[in-house]
Amino acid sequence: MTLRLGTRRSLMATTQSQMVADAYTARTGRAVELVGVTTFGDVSKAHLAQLGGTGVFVSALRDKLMEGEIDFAVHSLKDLPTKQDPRVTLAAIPARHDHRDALVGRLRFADLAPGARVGTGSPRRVAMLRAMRPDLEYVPIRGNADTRIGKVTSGELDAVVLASAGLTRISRTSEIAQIFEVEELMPAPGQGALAVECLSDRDDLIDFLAVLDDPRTRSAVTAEREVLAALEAGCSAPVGAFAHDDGQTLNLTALVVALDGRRAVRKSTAGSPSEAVSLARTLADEMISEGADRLMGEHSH
Ligand SMILES: NCc1[nH]cc(CCC(=O)O)c1CC(=O)O
Repeated sequence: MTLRLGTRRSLMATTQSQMVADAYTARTGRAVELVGVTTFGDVSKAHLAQLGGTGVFVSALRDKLMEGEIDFAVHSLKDLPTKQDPRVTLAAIPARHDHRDALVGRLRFADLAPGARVGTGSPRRVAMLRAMRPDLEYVPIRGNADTRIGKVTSGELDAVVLASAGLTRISRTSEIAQIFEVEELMPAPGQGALAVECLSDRDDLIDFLAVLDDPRTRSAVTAEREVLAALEAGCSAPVGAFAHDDGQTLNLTALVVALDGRRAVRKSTAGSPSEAVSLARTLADEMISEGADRLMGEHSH
């Protein structure tokens, strides 16, 4: 029996879904077919923040799971709301690809002229980039990666910032001028990782999908997402987090920046990967006591 994998229709989404389908077939011998799903986030021209964040991409695929039209779905993990929907199970988190953000354009970030126009719709990226270069103009943009890159090609913008993993998936790495290290631009929690989801009552399937899981990626992104949840921040908050599990130790760093880029709270911790959730909660509590929640609240609308 062929399994049906639901995916958004963008090139990035279908590419990452096909990667998961191929990995699944290689490991289990079972055939997988992709089922394209059009989500409201893909058709609406409204600014994503006004739609309640990127959760709109996720809920359309979950609807198809509930309707029985697909057996499992692949999402970009960073698009998943931190509050888990009990009807679905995160059956696998495959090994993460590049977690970093990339600058697409002709010049490196430090070489951009004062007043240069940099496109990004993410408050996190704007706040952190503004901290480094308050002299640049940050222009809100949305649309798929292809549309965004097109604004650089056309000269409307001098650069755009996109996730490196996504650019790799759509084979656009040759247009990258610079990849930001975590110390410069803290990635979104879960960036570069994928989430494989199915209905919670599909015990038959959950056990099979588990072959795709990478435990070290799972502990890292669990910690990153728990920081976001404990800060009670949404996907549009200026919050970055990055964790790495080397198999013995989980290192976690999180950063909250005021939207004007002028103040920030950054904290790091380390511990056992099995303690990912409590490590992250403790770190978030410390950040709140240092004023992280006030930084997020300021200038947010
Ligand atoms: N918010 C949209 C989104 N969700 C996941 C990715 C990139 C791929 C990834 O992080 O896995 C992107 C585009 C971007 O931020 O450049």
